[in-house]
Amino acid sequence: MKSNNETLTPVEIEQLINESLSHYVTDNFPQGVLAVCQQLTITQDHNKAKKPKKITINLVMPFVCQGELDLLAQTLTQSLVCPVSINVELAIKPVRQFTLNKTQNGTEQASPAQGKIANIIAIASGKGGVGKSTTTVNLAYALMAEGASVGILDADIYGPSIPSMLGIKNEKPSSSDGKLMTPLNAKGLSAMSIGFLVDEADATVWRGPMASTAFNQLLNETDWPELDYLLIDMPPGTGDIQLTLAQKVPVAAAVIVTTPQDIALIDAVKGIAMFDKVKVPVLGIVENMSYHLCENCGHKSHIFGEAGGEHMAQDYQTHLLGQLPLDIGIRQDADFGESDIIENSTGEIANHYRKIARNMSAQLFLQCDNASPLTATVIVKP
Ligand SMILES: Nc1ncnc2c1ncn2[C@@H]1O[C@H](COP(=O)(O)OP(=O)(O)OP(=O)(O)O)[C@@H](O)[C@H]1O
Repeated sequence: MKSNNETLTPVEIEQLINESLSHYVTDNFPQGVLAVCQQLTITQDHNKAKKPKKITINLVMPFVCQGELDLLAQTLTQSLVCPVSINVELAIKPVRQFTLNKTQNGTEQASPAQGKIANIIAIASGKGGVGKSTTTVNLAYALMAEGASVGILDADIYGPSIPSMLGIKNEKPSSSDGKLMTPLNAKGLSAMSIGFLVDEADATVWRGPMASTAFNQLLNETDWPELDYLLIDMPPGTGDIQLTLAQKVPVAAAVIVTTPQDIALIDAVKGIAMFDKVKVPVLGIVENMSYHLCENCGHKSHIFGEAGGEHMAQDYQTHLLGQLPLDIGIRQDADFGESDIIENSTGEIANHYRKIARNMSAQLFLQCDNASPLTATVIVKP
């Protein structure tokens, strides 16, 4: 195949693009892009000399991947010597079908949440304080930056920190019909928290049944908009409360956040076992505070140990979805109710979170969707 657009015909360009998409093999595209793409459209703009001056590739995809395919577009731009852009349109489907809720009089009724939320993902940790809430917030914004519609449900009854991390600590949800609560909007993210409804001090002494009743209310009595993903910030630990929540809520899959420290890893293993018990697939592990880069000399130090998450992922046949640095910016953003991903969606920290969000979304599709991998319907526009 020729590689310079001066000598390539439009048909040859289409051929080259198709080959590149089908041969592009990565962890998230184990059989190439075309194996999972639901629709492909290639549009070529030509100048008067019939040479391409711009090529646009539109793809309909079942998981978030814009950031990864932007890099492929750069490679194509170089090989075709013409600006190539790839636009991803998302068609995210539920990976799991759920039975309907039983009402008090025994009739079955679909909850509002079930109709509107495609996939619920539980973000859990065995040990407290490993950065689960911080990671949940940033992954929610990262999924949004990749084009998905996202909600966040804070079920951490021991310390509902999501309202303050989103900068909406003193706000309260309203209701337009007196029945359903309207979730709060935090820079485009739909948010609901147990912290909006009860005092922090009251919730910490709750036992399983009370926590799960409140939790069900939060999920089902919230007027969620149409969402591709709802991330649930689970309470830390692997006791009865966590087990009940994992069973009560129609969770599609779970992600475990841990630090590389032995003590956190031991508890993270308990988290995997807990989700196994209730038959919720674990998509993988996020290793938080993996390393610290010295701001002065750039030296990388592994404060909490090295490669613990990687070994754990190997031992328990799951994926290491990504590693995040111990970073002052992450801590400051969490404290001030901001996120680097909104302010600077191409910054280094934002890119870490976006990559993990893409891995999580792809693993949900690849591991849990019966339709994986899909065959592409190719429509080529001249
Ligand atoms: N990668 C990171 N770099 C720097 N600070 C971080 C990072 N991740 C989290 N933190 C900070 O660590 C502290 C604990 O984080 P967070 O509240 O998210 O933990 P958690 O696991 O949700 O805790 P718990 O569930 O016990 O309430 C916070 O002060 C947060 O800002």
